[in-house]
Amino acid sequence: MSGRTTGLTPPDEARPPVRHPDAPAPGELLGSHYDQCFGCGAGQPHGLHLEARAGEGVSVTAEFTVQPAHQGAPGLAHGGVLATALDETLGALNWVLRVIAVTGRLETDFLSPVPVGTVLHLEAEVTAVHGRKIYSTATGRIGGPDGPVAVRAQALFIEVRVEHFIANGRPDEINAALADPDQLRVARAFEVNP
Ligand SMILES: CCCCC/C=C\C/C=C\C/C=C\C/C=C/CCCC(=O)SCCNC(=O)CCNC(=O)[C@H](O)C(C)(C)COP(=O)(O)OP(=O)(O)OC[C@H]1O[C@@H](n2cnc3c(N)ncnc32)[C@H](O)[C@@H]1OP(=O)(O)O
Repeated sequence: MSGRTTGLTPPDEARPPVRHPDAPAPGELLGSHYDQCFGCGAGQPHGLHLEARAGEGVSVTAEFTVQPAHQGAPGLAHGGVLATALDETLGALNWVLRVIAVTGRLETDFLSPVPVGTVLHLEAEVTAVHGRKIYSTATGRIGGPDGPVAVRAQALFIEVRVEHFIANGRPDEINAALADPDQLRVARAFEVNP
């Protein structure tokens, strides 16, 4: 045992999240954080192409349409793809906090099957912050933004610096990202200096 807690419940000392003063306005489209991201990048033909918008407080909404390339069983979305949609929506909360954070833990409930062609209406919010630890929840509804919840998640994201990617990413992609002005603009939005 590493001694690391695996709990998704914030400790008593955790604080409520704070919306960054420069966070995009509620309703504003957040855009992709990386063109090659499987969750939100336009450059991934079979990716989710998930589009997220800032919400009120420290929340976001997003939509994702299940494509034939996302099947697990005939005509149904793969559970891992649905987990990815939840993960990506939770990751979009970074824009509202103006913090770069990666998924440390993601717990998912699959409540009903999601057919191909379905628009999944996602919502995520940060519930608490403790040091570098960001606690959050997400839901995915079908049949409309107020439809029944088909999937939901609880997550723990951990704040990292941009060096996390530079140190760990494959050099080819890291060097291409560092040479891309659009990517540098995204990094600058997080007030980091790659
Ligand atoms: C030039 C290129 C630039 C590119 C980037 C530019 C901009 C990007 C900007 C923003 C991005 C915007 C949106 C992002 C959208 C994302 C979508 C999806 C997100 C993902 O898909 S992202 C990929 C999957 N993700 C990973 O690839 C993480 C792999 N992992 C690690 O890299 C390490 O594991 C790390 C860094 C997580 C921690 O490592 P570490 O050494 O920094 O910190 P440490 O271990 O000390 O943990 C600190 C405290 O968190 C607790 N803690 C940690 N992990 C825990 C766990 N699992 N369960 C329970 N508690 C946990 C500890 O218990 C401790 O707690 P305490 O402080 O209380 O002791």
